[in-house]
Amino acid sequence: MSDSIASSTIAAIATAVVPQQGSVGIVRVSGNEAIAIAHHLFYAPGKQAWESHRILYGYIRHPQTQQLVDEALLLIMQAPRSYTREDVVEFHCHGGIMAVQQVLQLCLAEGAKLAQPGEFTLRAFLNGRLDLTQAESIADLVGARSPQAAQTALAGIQGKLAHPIRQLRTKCLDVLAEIEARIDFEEDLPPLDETLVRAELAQIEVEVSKILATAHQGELLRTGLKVAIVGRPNVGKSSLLNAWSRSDRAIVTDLPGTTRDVVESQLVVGGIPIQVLDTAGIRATEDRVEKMGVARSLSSAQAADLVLLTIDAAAGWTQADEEIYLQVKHRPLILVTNKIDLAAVETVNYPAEISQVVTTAAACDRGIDALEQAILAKVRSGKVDSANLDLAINQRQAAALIRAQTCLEQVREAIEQQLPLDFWTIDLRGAIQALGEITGEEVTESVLDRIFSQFCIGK
Ligand SMILES: Nc1nc2c(c(=O)[nH]1)N(C=O)[C@@H](CNc1ccc(C(=O)N[C@@H](CCC(=O)O)C(=O)O)cc1)CN2
Ligand SMILES: Nc1nc2c(ncn2[C@@H]2O[C@H](COP(=O)(O)OP(=O)(O)OP(=O)(O)O)[C@@H](O)[C@H]2O)c(=O)[nH]1
Ligand SMILES: [Mg+2]
Repeated sequence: MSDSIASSTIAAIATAVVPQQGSVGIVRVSGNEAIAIAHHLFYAPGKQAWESHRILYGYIRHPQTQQLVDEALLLIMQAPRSYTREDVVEFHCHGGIMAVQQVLQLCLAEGAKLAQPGEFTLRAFLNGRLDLTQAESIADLVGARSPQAAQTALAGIQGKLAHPIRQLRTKCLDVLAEIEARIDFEEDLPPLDETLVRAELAQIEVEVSKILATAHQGELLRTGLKVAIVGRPNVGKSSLLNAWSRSDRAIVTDLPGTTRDVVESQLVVGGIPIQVLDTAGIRATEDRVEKMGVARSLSSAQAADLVLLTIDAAAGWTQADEEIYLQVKHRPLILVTNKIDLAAVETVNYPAEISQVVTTAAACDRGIDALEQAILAKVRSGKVDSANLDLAINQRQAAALIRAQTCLEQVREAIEQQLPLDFWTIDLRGAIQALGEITGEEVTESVLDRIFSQFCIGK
């Protein structure tokens, strides 16, 4: 990926290309040829200055035939004052797909290469405009599914994770220098202050643990939860989805077997993005289509982070409920006793081992708050702390921090066992390496490829 950096100019559509058309679409070009390409394609009538950080008004024309492709705006950002720190131009075209696609084709015909996913941000990273945690936060912001997730991503873009990690790495480097000096020039220096080294390393370990503790929140904010509503037919699963999402997302009838396929809805509960899956009622059936739906219900239950096993309060705990329960009981589970308007709570029997039970009347919009509270209680250990959205590390960062932690523990052991100084420095270097991987100061090309290939094209 990176050997082409200096030489090539890249182009891509920076805005979404989706059926719901935006009113403006942007084609972004970055690299040495960007401004020359703009001169070939863009005609700015009158006396408009082709200066950096200016918007020009005009027309995009086919350079050979002069045929008009769009009426557009052009933004020029000269290196290094641009997102990539290279020359960047943006064609702000009409939305939809035709204008942007034709303009992109013209840029490619002018010699630009189609950008890989994340390649603009990769260049920003390689050119030192942002570090790896900031780049990851940009992808997080684009993919955020709750305001809280967006908030955390913005904090990351501003360096709220990069800063403490870099500080910790610097502290490790300082301690390493102290130790190495004793290895190299033992006789010229006062002896190593072992107590001080231990205290400094212990302090670093505490900080690493603190940051590591934000991983669960990061997981909740980024990935969210997948919640599957399962149960026998007609208990009110689809009604529950509709009441919860305040929509008519799923078809509801009094006929058992109404839902045939998995119906999805996206919600946010306490800052956590939740994907709710309403599934087909589970029962033995000869109907081929319904059978497939039932298979999908069961696999949704297995794939979900949380199962809402829904029963009909008026019917009580039936044999059919028991059979479904046996198939999902190994999953994190909440029992939803629906249609409570038709029965008294005390009359419903269910296995004593089910610890979380919520009563609802989906058809009358009752019990939804209680359901949300029960879900939050289930993930309470990592409930989104809305007062502290500045730091929430991702899995890659957590893995590197755990490596750093292990190395630091080994340094501590080496000191305790009075091993030679060389043994201390080996593991201290390991910790420094792991911290450097988080910010990207020490990172391999394959790690970069993995991170940036997860971006969308044009980012
Ligand atoms: N049209 C448009 N909107 C956009 C972007 C873009 O690239 N184009 N962005 C893209 O993601 C985001 C804004 N982020 C940006 C971040 C830095 C720079 C930039 O030029 N930074 C330079 C120079 C700053 C200056 O002039 O002082 C730098 O930091 O070196 C531009 C956009 C969101 N909106
Ligand atoms: N009284 C009462 N009726 C409800 C309640 N929730 C759902 N119903 C009714 O129960 C019937 C079945 O509701 P659905 O939501 O379609 O049930 P389902 O579990 O999705 O059924 P399948 O898709 O067939 O598995 C409908 O007539 C709903 O109006 C409730 O809380 N109280
Ligand atoms: Mg249904």
